[in-house]
Amino acid sequence: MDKLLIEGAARLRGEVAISGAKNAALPLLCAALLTREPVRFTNVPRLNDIDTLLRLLARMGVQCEREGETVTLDAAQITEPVAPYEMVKTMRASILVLGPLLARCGEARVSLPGGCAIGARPVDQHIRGLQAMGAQVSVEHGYVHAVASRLKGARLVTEMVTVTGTANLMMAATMADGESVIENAAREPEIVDLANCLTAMGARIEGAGTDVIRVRGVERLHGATHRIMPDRIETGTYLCAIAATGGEARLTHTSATYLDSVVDKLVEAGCEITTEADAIHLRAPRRLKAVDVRTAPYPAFPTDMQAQFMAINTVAEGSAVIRETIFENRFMHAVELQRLGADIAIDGNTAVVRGVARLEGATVMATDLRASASLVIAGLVAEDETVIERIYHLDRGYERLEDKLGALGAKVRRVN
Ligand SMILES: CC(=O)N[C@H]1[C@@H](OP(=O)(O)OP(=O)(O)OC[C@H]2O[C@@H](n3ccc(=O)[nH]c3=O)[C@H](O)[C@@H]2O)O[C@H](CO)[C@@H](O)[C@@H]1O
Ligand SMILES: C=C(OP(=O)(O)O)C(=O)O
Repeated sequence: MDKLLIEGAARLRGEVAISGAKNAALPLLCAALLTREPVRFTNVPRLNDIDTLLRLLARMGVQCEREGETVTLDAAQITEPVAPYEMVKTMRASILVLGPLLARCGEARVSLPGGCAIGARPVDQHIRGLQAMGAQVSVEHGYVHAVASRLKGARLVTEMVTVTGTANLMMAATMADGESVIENAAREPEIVDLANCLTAMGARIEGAGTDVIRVRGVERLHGATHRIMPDRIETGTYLCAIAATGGEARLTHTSATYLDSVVDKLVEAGCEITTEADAIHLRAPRRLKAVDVRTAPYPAFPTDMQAQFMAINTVAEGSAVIRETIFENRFMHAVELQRLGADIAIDGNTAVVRGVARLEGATVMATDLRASASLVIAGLVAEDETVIERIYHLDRGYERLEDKLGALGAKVRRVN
């Protein structure tokens, strides 16, 4: 199994390009199931999660062609509207095929994603929404089995803000009979990206980016070309890495537009940030100031940046309180950060981080995607060598991490 070796204490400097967003690309690729015509995506990141989803789509009969950062999907024929457990268990985003398959084929069998390291990942709101649209849904042997000859437009009110739920229901509603109104909809930029692509495919959607999305069903959707938005979480992760090392660098092919809450926190921590239309420049102070963080749905502070901020707080001046409100078990990085010398006390969904003067390299274990990112940041700051095990988590969500960090002057090596 691959490991990452990080020689710490180098200030990051230079320029690095940000990739397309994993959390936008995954629902977008599923949207190609909605039409018989080819859909072309550009700026698709090279990530294990994308490969997993392409394998899943290919298994259903979708023709997938990849050339560099462009992926063309042709779902003219869907031979088997099934997502098996072996594939879904490695990636909860597979549940995003449920809405499109049901809308297009009138039937879908998709394995339940089950729990994962960061907490339970229930899909009851997806199921309730599809039932409200007239689908017969049963859960048997760990699979969601949904049937509907044609979905009917309906009022869909989710009990909490769910990003994947909003994406699934929005896709299902595009070809329903009549209008659907999704209330308490997720406002995440990735939902807006999905709505833009669906609109280019002929869907009639209003309100994406607000908490009420209206979808008027059409008979059929057609092909389109869509450029995937930049990855705001990869952007935020590199900003944290540069900040923690007291560095100065520029991130290109990205934008601060969707990162207000993260940029505000980095400024509060003492960083100077300047933004251009498609680039962000950060200059860090010698030592960051501790900053409190509370995760919540967009536009508040993202749960996917919580671990990285815990890492930067470990070496900041002062104490920070970190509250995680989305997932019940998303503090697993804390014990690994403690192995590097961090001072962190956890009580339920709250972590208190007291900044220490220095971290020391050690062997640590990555437990989930963003936890891994926090260990990389801490490893870059720590004295001597840090070894990060189980980095397959990182490969799910960070394209060419060692190369990109290397371009910023970090000494990072992958070994098996
Ligand atoms: C609102 C939010 O910040 N969502 C995050 C969540 O999206 P993801 O789409 O995975 O999760 P959801 O947004 O659907 O879930 C948000 C919350 O609602 C609960 N829930 C969801 C659906 C459902 O049917 N029943 C139910 O109880 C979940 O357990 C969770 O506590 O994880 C992603 C990966 O880390 C992040 O990119 C998203 O920012
Ligand atoms: C946990 C994440 O991904 P997923 O929802 O695909 O598990 C993430 O993007 O931080």
